[in-house]
Amino acid sequence: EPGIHWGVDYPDCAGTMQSPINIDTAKTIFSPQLRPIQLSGYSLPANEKLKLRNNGHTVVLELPESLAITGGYAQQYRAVQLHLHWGSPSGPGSEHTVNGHRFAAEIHVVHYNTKYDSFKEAMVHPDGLAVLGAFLEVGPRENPYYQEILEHLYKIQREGEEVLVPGFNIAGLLPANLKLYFHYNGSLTTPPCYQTVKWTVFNQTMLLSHDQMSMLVMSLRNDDSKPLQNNYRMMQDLHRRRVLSSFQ
Ligand SMILES: NS(=O)(=O)c1c(F)c(F)c(SCCc2ccc(C(=O)O)cc2)c(F)c1NC1CCCCCCC1
Ligand SMILES: [Zn+2]
Repeated sequence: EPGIHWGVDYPDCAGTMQSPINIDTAKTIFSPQLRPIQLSGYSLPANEKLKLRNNGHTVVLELPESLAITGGYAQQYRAVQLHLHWGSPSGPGSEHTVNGHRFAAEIHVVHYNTKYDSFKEAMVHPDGLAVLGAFLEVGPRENPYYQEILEHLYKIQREGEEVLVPGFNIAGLLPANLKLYFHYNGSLTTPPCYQTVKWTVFNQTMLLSHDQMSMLVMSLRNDDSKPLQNNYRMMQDLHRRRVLSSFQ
């Protein structure tokens, strides 16, 4: 995992509200006031083209601001991009862990608070960002929603390469049940590590086929030679933070 000395150049990376964390379910606080997450505008027509980019650290799908979180957060957040974190053929690569268990991979859908004029303005304010996270594991069947992304990875094997992909229902990348989640205040998991993310990590895991997980883990390179793998940040201390859960 990268990032041991980020704190030198990016002071927030050495802060006390960093992500990712281990979620110890014995210490989470059941919070019945946490409402189901509600998404709007997530179903995109195929004629809306989205940019899919290998940025050398992950694969990023740029999202239109028409996608919004309209429930579960006190304020409205609009989408910026989504990206993935994964491991290697010899081990898992989710960023968050639950009771010390690391999942095969993790999706992050990044949003910004629309009370700010732009994403860049929002990302420096404590309530500026909302990231929806879900774990990915290997299951018995191909996942058609993840296939909308994975089938293009061979076109962007090299850092900096990008391709336009047809729109689809982005909500299909997240669990059907948006009621069961963990919630805590944390940060971006890459520099500048701004401590401005209200994290939602869903309890229900997304299932991909074995071949799909292999495509994710084997397709991308961070420069011509080295495979892009294990792009998860090391565990950060919880410090005085509490993790809330919407379920018992
Ligand atoms: N888990 S996370 O959300 O913190 C996160 C990561 F862990 C990430 F690793 C990344 S990718 C690393 C940052 C990066 C590098 C290159 C480019 C480019 O050439 O276009 C773009 C970005 C990454 F992009 C993100 N999300 C970004 C945070 C970086 C700065 C703002 C962009 C939106 C969210
Ligand atoms: Zn991420």
